[in-house]
This record gives sequence, structure tokens and C-alpha cells, in this order.
Amino acid sequence: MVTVRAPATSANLGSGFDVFGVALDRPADVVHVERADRTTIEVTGVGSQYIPTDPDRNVVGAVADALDAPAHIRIDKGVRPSSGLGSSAASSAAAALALNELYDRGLSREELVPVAAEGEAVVSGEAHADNVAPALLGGFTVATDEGVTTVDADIPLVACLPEIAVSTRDARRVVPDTASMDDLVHTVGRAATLSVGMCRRDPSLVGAGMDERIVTPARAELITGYHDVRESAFEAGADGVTVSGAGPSILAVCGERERTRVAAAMVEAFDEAGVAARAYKTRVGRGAEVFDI
Ligand SMILES: Nc1ncnc2c1ncn2[C@@H]1O[C@H](COP(=O)(O)OP(=O)(O)O)[C@@H](O)[C@H]1O
Ligand SMILES: N[C@@H](CCOP(=O)(O)O)C(=O)O
Repeated sequence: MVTVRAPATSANLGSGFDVFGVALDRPADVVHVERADRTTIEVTGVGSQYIPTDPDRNVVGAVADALDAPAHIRIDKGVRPSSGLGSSAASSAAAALALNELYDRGLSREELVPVAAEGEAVVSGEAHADNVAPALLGGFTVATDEGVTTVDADIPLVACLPEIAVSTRDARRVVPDTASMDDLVHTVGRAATLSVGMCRRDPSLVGAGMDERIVTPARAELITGYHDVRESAFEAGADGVTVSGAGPSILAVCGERERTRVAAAMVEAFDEAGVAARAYKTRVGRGAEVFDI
């Protein structure tokens, strides 16, 4: 048996739609795999009642197919599904790494990124790699058609998860088909600022680089209380606030000392909007870990 822990991730970071991602140091999924003649799946943990065990509908089934590695796969969910915190990606990345070990396929973590992205295609319709890349490699990742670049960033974060579900598939439908040249220039400037901020481990540059005018405003409409939560986080000292992945989680970047205040302000603002929420005080963390063979 092989056991792998793969972390939650936050994709896009505002200005890096379908490209940027960070691994969070918590929460995480734990996946156990054992060789079998055909793939079977068992799911426990947070939100497991909403997750199919049919290998054609669970992301780990697609990963097992892609690696030609049938197995009995047990998923212990720590990352709630439809959260905007890369729940499906955590399972996909963990399964890819675990099955690669179990069947001795010899693929590197970089080579496992497109394999794990096959799982994302099952649930969102597209094999976007911006969650599975940080889930496998850790840190801040830039995922493009050419491959993945990583930065071992260390930045404090707050991920605030409201009790609403937004499916990535639905949230991809509201993404505009076109953008003006002004908005593209603005996005490139912010994305570059954010990347420099990650390299310098500077929360204020990362925060400034999160601002984005094309995708985020459309998705904010799907999240009750988004504007108030964002404003409250800034008032409490956040350097930047945006939709985490496709939502509904909201991600804030801040200094170490502001984290507790920012987390409390976000939960309170959701509460005032009539939505229960929890906040993870977290930071950019490591990628998936094999911890028991
Ligand atoms: N192993 C899995 N973990 C989480 N969700 C899964 C898994 N397999 C299939 N799903 C389905 O994927 C959807 C959640 O994925 P997605 O919408 O991308 O949300 P998230 O942002 O949390 O990854 C749900 O419909 C869920 O039932
Ligand atoms: N780039 C994707 C990221 C989806 O992230 P998730 O955590 O919500 O699955 C998108 O924005 O659609």
C-alpha cells in the first residue's frame, strides 16, 4: 500500500487565470492505494457524501486510467469539494503520485502534472493544471503549455471558505470570451508584480499583483457577500484579496502579524451577509508527500 498526502491549493491568484497556483500548508487530502485488477474507490471525510465513487466520475479514476494502474483507492477528504481550494486537484495529485509509486512507473513530479490534470478534465471539462501543479510540486507555480515553473515562496495567507458551493464547471461558464487591450495590459502588469513578489517573499507586492478586472468581477457575483468580505479583509490589514480558484473561497494575502485579524474580519463579514464561513490561517506550503509505503 502507498499513502500520499496532497495539499489544498489556490489557483489564479487574480491576475494568473489558469496559470498561477499556490500550495497551502493546510487542509489536505490523504489517499491510500493498493494494487487490484480493476479500480474501485472509497471516499470518507469532509463532503464525502457529495463525491461519486464511480471511477468514471471520480477524478482518481481518470488518473488510474491515465497511468494504466488499476487499484483500490481510499480517499480521506480534508479539502471540501466545490470549495475553490483545489479539492478535486488534491485527490488527483495524491492519486497520481501514489499510483506512480505503487506501479513503479518512474515519472517525475513534473511529468505527473498532465496526468493529474486528466482528473480535472472529468469535473470541470478542461485539464487545467493550475491546481495540480502546486499540489504536486509545492510553492508558487506558473503552469503553461510549456511546463511548470516553481518558486519556493513563503507568504502568509488566509483562505476563507463559506458554506456555499460553486462548481468549477459552472464558474468557468461566466468567464468572458474576450477582453479589451486596456484590461490585458493591466493584467500583465499585475501578474508580473505578483511573480516578483513571490520571488522576493513580499506580501505587499503579491497583494498588489492580485488585482484583476476580467474574470474576477464575473465570479464575484457567484459569491454572496464577496465585496463586503473583501473590504473587511483590507480594513483588517490584508495586502490583497481575490477569489480563490473558481470560488466560493476568498483568498487574502497579508503579513504574519495581521493574519488572525484578517481571518476574523472575513468570517464576521460573511456572517453579516448571512453566510456561515470558516477561515484557514495558512501559508504557501509544500507539495504532496508520500508518507507510508
Ligand atoms: N476525489 C474527488 N474530490 C473532490 N471532488 C471530486 C472528486 N471526484 C469527483 N469530484 C467532483 O468534483 C466536483 C468538485 O470539484 P470542483 O468543482 O473543481 O471543486 P474544487 O474547487 O473544490 O476542486 C464535485 O462535483 C465532486 O463531486
Ligand atoms: N483556473 C481554474 C481553477 C479552479 O480552481 P478550483 O479550486 O475552484 O477547482 C478556474 O479558475 O476555473
